[in-house]
Amino acid sequence: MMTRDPMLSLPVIDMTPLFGDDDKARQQVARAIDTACRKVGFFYVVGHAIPSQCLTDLEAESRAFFALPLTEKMQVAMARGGAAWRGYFPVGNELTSGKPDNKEGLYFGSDLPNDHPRVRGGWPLHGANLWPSKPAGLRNAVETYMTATTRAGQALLEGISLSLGLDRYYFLNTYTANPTVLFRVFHYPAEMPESWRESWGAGAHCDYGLLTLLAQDRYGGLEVKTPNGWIQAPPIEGALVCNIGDMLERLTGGTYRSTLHRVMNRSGHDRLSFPLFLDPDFAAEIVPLPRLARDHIDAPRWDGEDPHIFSGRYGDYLLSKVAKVFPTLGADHLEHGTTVSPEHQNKDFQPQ
Ligand SMILES: O=C(O)CCC(=O)C(=O)O
Ligand SMILES: [Fe+2]
Repeated sequence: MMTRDPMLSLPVIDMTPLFGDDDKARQQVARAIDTACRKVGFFYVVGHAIPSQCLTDLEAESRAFFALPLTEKMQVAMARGGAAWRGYFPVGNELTSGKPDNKEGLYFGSDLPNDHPRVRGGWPLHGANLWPSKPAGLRNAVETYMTATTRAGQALLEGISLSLGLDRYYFLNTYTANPTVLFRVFHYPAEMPESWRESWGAGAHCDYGLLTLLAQDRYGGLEVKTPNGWIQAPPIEGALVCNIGDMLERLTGGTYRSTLHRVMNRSGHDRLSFPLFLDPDFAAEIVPLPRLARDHIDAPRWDGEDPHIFSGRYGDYLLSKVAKVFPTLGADHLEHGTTVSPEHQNKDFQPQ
């Protein structure tokens, strides 16, 4: 049952002070983040310093891409991106909990040249983005948006460090000096054949990493599971939706929640969304914060997994997840390359 009680809406946090030098204001933001992360693990942010033109351009270029005939979109099909995991997937190709999602999309990430040591070393999910030749402006729009949003995400992680009583640069110094950045552009069709009517645009899931920053167009459809039931996370002009991923839940012993969410586009319009995942370095070992480490094991969660008993590097966790989202690509590209060699581990890692 969807809960429509307006009292149960997500908080809106103005993160402007995270870019300034007023310590008191910064601590206030940190407290607001703390409350939101403990209660639901979802909140909106404004004051993120991403110019609105950035998003207007990204939306226009993305709409132009998805309006192309399928054969043109398939020029950058994910199969051509190999293990770098970049490019286009058509409606129904992405699975959540084994079921096809009613959406198509483009996958991007940190754009690494072929001579980058991790690319040369054959690391999965590392490599160059696949850029479609049309529309010509998509590349610039994606790159500009990714840069601005990663910066907003790093500022938010400073707020999250403070909210946990840690040094402001804790995450930067441990997990995100060289973050795993995944960026997706999703297109949820307006019309669907009868057989798709009951399908989710994105089935219920939790995100994998530290922090997700999501821009969405004006049509809505994102739903979040709160302790009081499912609520909608409708678009708010100029605001991003932020949520906590499994690794931040694990680091904080469950104090901060990685929360189930899902998408159903009931608007009658096709819908665009733009999630950016700001995640730990692929090679970073995820070590729970001692002060918050949990001393018990919960009942299995919705997917039968417990991120708290995962041990290893973030890349291993991510690969175990993406192999389920795209089983065919997973079988083709990931069967050998799922571990991170010791010489690439994050040497500077210092848990507190
Ligand atoms: O499209 C949306 O609104 C949410 C997408 C999402 O949850 C995800 O990509 O993890
Ligand atoms: Fe998600």
